[in-house]
Amino acid sequence: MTESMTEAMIVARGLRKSFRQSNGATFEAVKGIDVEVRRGEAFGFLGPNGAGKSSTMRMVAAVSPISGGELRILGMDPAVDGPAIRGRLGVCPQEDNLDQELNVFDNLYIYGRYFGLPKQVVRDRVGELLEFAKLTEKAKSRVDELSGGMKRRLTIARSLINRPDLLLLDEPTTGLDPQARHLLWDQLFRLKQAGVTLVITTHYMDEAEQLCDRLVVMDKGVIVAEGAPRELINEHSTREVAELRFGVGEHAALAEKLADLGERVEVLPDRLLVYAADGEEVVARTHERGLEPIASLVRRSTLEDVFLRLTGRTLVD
Ligand SMILES: Nc1ncnc2c1ncn2[C@@H]1O[C@H](COP(=O)(O)OP(=O)(O)OP(=O)(O)O)[C@@H](O)[C@H]1O
Repeated sequence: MTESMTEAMIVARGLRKSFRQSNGATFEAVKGIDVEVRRGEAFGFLGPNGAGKSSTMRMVAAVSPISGGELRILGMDPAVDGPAIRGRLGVCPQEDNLDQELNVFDNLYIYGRYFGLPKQVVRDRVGELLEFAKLTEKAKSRVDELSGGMKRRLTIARSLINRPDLLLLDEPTTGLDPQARHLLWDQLFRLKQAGVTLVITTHYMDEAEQLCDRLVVMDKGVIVAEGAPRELINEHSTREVAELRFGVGEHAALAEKLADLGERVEVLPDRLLVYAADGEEVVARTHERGLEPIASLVRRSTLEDVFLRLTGRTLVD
């Protein structure tokens, strides 16, 4: 085993996951990925539905056996040390699995007692975690009285009861409104500052850009890009993008007429994306050519553009 395999929080080499389908065929959801997550970083798995993010996360949580390759979590082998790994991780699953019948305080308290912690220690931690999750006022509320954002914050608080060094979050903000997402991001930032290593799956590129120090972009079970969000954008895209909306069905033909205005042009069903250093200039020159878009918008490149470049598809279809 190399030194990095013991020091890193997670090391995967050629990691695979396959499932036996009902027709007897084997489906490979994760097709041999290499990943290394370092202590203290926020690491992202970005990709559309079905990319293999959750399958990877379940292997990393030591709840789903690997089908091939190598995996070390906190320096341990999940096939041998599953219980020890699970005891040191925090896991926030995609679906909230809080106990609806219990109040907020008891959801945390009972979970803490599962870890075998003494009553007073658990009580103190629950108090701290309620404060941290901004739920102190809701301690006596039943879970089914909470908003979606509050439930997510409670789920994260619960995953911290054993003071994990490594926290796994599977699509933490899916289904939340913008305000609830920002509150949750704030919670995750504070954890990061406290030194907790975060591993996050998401199909929201803004979330990946905001939260992740480094990420892999996954598609159909493979990694198509890896790096810091800004590095990936600089490497695979231009500084700006001009989005031009014309009439339905006109985009493919117009792409040819505008091809020389940028480094490249992408045709989407409802708009053209012209990649260039100066998006305003693209818009101005489009007008000079007598072409009048119904709407135009200039923005900075994002991870969505990286994904489109690498796969020819958008992240959220
Ligand atoms: N238990 C299973 N049995 C059979 N196929 C599965 C199983 N779990 C996942 N898959 C398939 O593996 C592929 C990857 O799924 P996975 O949930 O890992 O993707 P994902 O990137 O997390 O997507 P999502 O955002 O929808 O969770 C999908 O095509 C899915 O249908």
